[in-house]
Amino acid sequence: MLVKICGIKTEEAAQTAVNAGADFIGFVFAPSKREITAEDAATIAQSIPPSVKKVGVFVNETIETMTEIATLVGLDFIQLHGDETPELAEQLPFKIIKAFPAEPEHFSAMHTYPSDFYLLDSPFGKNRGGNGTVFDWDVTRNLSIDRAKIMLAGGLTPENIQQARKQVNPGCVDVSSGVETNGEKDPKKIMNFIRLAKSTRKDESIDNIHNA
Ligand SMILES: O=C(O)c1ccccc1N[C@@H]1O[C@H](COP(=O)(O)O)[C@@H](O)[C@H]1O
Repeated sequence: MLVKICGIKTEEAAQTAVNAGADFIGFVFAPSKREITAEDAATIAQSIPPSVKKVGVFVNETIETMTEIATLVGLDFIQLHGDETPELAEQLPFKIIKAFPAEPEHFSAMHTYPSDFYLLDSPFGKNRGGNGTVFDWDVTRNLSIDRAKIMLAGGLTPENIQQARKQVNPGCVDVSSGVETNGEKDPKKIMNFIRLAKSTRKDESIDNIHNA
């Protein structure tokens, strides 16, 4: 199971995620309480090993701005979290993660969208993303996209990640709000989330995460 920790704003949080085994680190370059400047992200990015992929999250941004920021920060992936067209995605010289609202009427669009991962986010909440709201995971039951290319997001936490894995079986999970305390990334939650997301032990459960 691949894990993306999103909304990183400090080197400390990035290092906690990297040391705990994160596969992707996400920086938000869109209006959000987690928004970061390209310059600050570039500084943090220098401490991230090449094996951990750096993702820039954008909402309805221009190709020029995305390319400029991606080049400065050294991004590996661009996460399109707005209404970006397939034509726009095709023009970006980066790997793509396209977010879709997790509602069956949006599923057919995935089949013709050029993307390396198809991110399913909750359609609920007041912002375009990072709302910390869960959706009904059962809606993914009839989704006929390769599970390895599904990135599950939306209100994931150390408490619900194992049930989410079981119900959706995605290739990757993505979390932002669920590893925060009082609006800041919480090292213990990051470590627990990654451990539980990657665990293959049947006896590993929320009941023993506090003992780790
Ligand atoms: O994290 C944000 O603030 C954000 C802002 C704008 C677009 C996307 C954002 N984050 C992405 O939102 C989902 C769900 O996050 P959460 O775990 O429910 O808080 C996830 O894909 C983040 O990458």
